[in-house]
Amino acid sequence: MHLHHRVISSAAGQVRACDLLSRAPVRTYNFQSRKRFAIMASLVAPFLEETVPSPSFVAPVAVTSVDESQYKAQLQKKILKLKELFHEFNPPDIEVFESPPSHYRMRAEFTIDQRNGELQYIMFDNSPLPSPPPSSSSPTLMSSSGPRGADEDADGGAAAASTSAAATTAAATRGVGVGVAGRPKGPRRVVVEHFSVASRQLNELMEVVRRECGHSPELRNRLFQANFHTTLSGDAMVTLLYHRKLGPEWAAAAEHLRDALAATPAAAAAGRRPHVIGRSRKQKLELDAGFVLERLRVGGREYIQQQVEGAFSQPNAAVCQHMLGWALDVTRTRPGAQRRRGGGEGDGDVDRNGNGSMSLGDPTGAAAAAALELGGNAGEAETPEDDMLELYCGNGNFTVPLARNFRRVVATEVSKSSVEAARFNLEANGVANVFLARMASEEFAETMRARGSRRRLEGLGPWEELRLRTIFVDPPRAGLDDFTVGLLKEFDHIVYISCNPETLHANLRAIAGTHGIARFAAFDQFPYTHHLECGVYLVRR
Ligand SMILES: C[S@@+](CC[C@H](N)C(=O)[O-])C[C@H]1O[C@@H](n2cnc3c(N)ncnc32)[C@H](O)[C@@H]1O
Repeated sequence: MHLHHRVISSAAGQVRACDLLSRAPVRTYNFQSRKRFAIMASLVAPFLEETVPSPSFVAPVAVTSVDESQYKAQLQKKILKLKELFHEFNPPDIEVFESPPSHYRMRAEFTIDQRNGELQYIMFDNSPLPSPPPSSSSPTLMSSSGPRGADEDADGGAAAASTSAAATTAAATRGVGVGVAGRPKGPRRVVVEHFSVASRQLNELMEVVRRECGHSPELRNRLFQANFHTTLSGDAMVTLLYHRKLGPEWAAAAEHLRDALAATPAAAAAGRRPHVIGRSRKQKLELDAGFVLERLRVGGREYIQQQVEGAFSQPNAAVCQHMLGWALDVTRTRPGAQRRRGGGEGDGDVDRNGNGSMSLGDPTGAAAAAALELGGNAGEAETPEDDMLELYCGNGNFTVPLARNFRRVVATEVSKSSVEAARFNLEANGVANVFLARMASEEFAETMRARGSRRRLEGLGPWEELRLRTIFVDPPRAGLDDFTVGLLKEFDHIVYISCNPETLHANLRAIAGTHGIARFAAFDQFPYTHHLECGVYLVRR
């Protein structure tokens, strides 16, 4: 693998790499042998967690300012498209979960440009430029952010955001001017001054970093990237990346920066000092910590979640809470699961006031109402009798809340830092019925199907004693490999969370003969883009 290549995803027998600087996908490495791939997937995991924030943030992101009045109409179009794509499976009405129309992204990464003597935040946009509308004189950018990869949706119309260059961003293209007919050869550079899709706290931190780094030669010297990570809890971290070795002088300057960040309104209100992390080649300096603590409200309970710098975490916290509530509901109300009504603790499953799921017209509203009826106030299963297998568990985002619906959960994840965070999160939330293994899902699937053993599965106990009737998967954009799809068919209940409807569709085709869709949800994690997160609950026919 080339030095400038960084791994962005590993799934389905493939390891994909992107160029570190442009972040554009550059190469796919294919593995014929599952064993070789499993080894490779484990080997690349450190790169995955150390150098790449998450598959969904690798793509250039350029939704830099948005027209909120377009939000609902754009989402409607995405939903229609989704319905068309999945029509052949005869799914029930789609339950739609909206995002807040602005300030929804908790994380962002910017290339730093210092060429003009002042510090500028840059994003890159690879999406094709639309032809300018015949009557329009103002330049527009067609933006497409989120987890875009080689399989990017080709339709440039439906859900793309129209980004006004005259608003809070200035845009510059390589080769061609913005809004000029024709296609640029490389990604467009977009200067970001205010980032309205990112959380308010993130915008506050951006301001301070720009100001403080601008004033401090030590902080500015060979700085090439700044990553911001915020939370609903008010905890935050900023990572500064350099093309030079960092020493004690940098740490002292970063302490000053940290004090300034602590004085921003959101951090001060939460009483938290944002963490500052300095990175350069083979070097990582952490002021205090390399993670944030998020607080998520799901099913009437609050969960603490450690999110580690550089490892995967869901980018849209409000929508993430909807995803967790939905998954909690489908696993609680699955046939055979025992539950009591009126437990009085579920106020978080479906958001009734605002960002929730019932405002997009009757079909989606009816489904959401049904979801409410099923899960809104229901308590958890009284005595869960069966077990769940979860693949791609990340930091335990789903594992922690869902564990209460099962006797036992077996969870696997390949990234070392995510597994460590998951262990922390299980303990911090008092969850004791989860067996967690650091393994590539392909390796686990192979071992399970052979009822084999592995050192990393020590403590799991005999396979015969497990009552694994539900499988939960949340793979990267590449979807599931054939072997894992085969494994899915062994389960009575399947919950499949996907950030790529295309690979989800392909995987569902392979199991449509044995399983039917009982619930289908769309979570708008990536507003103003073509991308939609989906949740599908399937039961054996
Ligand atoms: C879309 S994320 C979902 C994580 C988690 N479910 C969540 O909600 O935060 C996909 C996860 O799959 C992991 N992953 C990628 N390739 C993998 C593989 N071959 N085997 C196991 N895990 C893998 C990534 O490290 C990442 O944590």
